[in-house]
Amino acid sequence: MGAEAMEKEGMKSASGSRAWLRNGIILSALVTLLAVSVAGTRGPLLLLPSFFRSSIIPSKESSCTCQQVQKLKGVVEDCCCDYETVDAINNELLHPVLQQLVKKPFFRYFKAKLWCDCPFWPDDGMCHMRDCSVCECPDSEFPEMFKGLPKQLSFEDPKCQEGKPEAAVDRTLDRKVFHGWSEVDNPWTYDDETDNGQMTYVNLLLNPERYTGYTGTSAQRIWKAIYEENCFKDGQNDSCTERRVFYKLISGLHASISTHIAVEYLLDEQSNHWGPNIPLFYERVLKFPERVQNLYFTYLFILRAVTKAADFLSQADYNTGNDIEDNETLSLILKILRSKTLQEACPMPFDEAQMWRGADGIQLKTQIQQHFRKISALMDCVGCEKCRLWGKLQILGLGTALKILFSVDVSDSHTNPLDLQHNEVIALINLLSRLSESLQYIHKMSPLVDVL
Ligand SMILES: Cc1cc2nc3c(=O)[nH]c(=O)nc-3n(C[C@H](O)[C@H](O)[C@H](O)COP(=O)(O)OP(=O)(O)OC[C@H]3O[C@@H](n4cnc5c(N)ncnc54)[C@H](O)[C@@H]3O)c2cc1C
Repeated sequence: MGAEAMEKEGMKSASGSRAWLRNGIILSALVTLLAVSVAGTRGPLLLLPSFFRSSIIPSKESSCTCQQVQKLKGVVEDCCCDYETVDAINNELLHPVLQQLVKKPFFRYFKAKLWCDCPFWPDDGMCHMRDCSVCECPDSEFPEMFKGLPKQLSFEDPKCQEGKPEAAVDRTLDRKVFHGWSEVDNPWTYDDETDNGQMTYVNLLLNPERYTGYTGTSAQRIWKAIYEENCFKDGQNDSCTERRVFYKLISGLHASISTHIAVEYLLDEQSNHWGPNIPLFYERVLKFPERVQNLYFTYLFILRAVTKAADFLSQADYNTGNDIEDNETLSLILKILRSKTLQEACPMPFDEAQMWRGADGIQLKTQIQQHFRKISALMDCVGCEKCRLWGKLQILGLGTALKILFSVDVSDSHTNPLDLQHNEVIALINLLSRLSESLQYIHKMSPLVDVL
């Protein structure tokens, strides 16, 4: 799909959004009335948080016939922790700590090759702006300490923006020192990113993961390639644990991406009004309990990787030249890794020892590794710059977790020590933070769907 077609798609969705908005305003008044009238009997729970005051909410007249969102109970399938415990540790510890952590200098810069260089369908119309993606900024824009590091790309030139402006990555950087981390290859990821001349550092805080208008055939083609060619057809119901786990990781990540799109949605293009789009959230995530379950699963899987890498992460070098911030970074990391509450409530979020035990274990692992590498390469085909950035980051985060859990024996630190790249640690922690925020949104939004 070309940029023009994508533009039309975007407009279509924005005018659909306006219809939702009209319905939403009427319903918002009703919901507020309902909330106020029942608050006396059911307590303040139904008083809507300010978060919802500016949102699209589903209406009875609309096509979204939302049903009660099921509350998940029991142990998260294929994991070792129950839903209630996950919610408790996320709300009380992980979400607040991760929110602070990802704002720290060490975690907010991610290195990526951002132009579209798809190895599978090079003629995809969405990737035609490759040349534009490598416009260089004047040297004077960057501090001396950056010299010798990957060249920075310009972001002001409008011809360098793919599709809609909200899809383009803001490349503004502030001071940061990068140094001294190893470049050990990850067998789970497609690594064509060794040529530093093609890489750029991006400040993630300036480029939040949210609605970008990227939709239609280009986006569908990627998800289709991921599920149909590289996941396993029985997915959720596969009797083979390894294949099921792999499917759930992808589906959980997809549910998280959809959550962030729905929660930060462009409600009105003309007035540049952003807010939650609850019907979209319901249609893409809440309506499918298995997607929500997979989100919990992926969260626990990543959490297990983080806790398993505790020795490495607690001794890693978080130095960016800002002592106060860097000390806080380490304290926040230790707050997670040394949390007694976490260790007692959920000592083993996922048990990796259950994997690859069958007679065909080694073969299966090679096969799944190849599929994951292909998914990782598919990120170069994502035809929207910001989506590509977050797609690459989160797939690298997942690949890092796979490496920690399945490619390194952390108990044998002499012959096979865990060694992570700077970028892998950033991706891992940012991914956990994205998933943790998605779980929070499930909680904030589900009651609102129930009320209607
Ligand atoms: C890597 C990547 C990153 C992206 N990032 C962004 C972004 O930051 N902002 C943005 O606006 N858009 C982003 N997109 C586009 C976005 O994900 C959707 O593709 C787009 O919004 C169109 O949505 P859709 O309704 O067609 O369903 P899609 O989300 O495209 O889903 C396609 C199909 O997959 C199946 N499916 C959906 N969710 C799940 C699940 N959780 N588990 C299993 N199967 C599922 C369904 O059958 C669905 O029809 C990204 C796309 C990709 C591939």
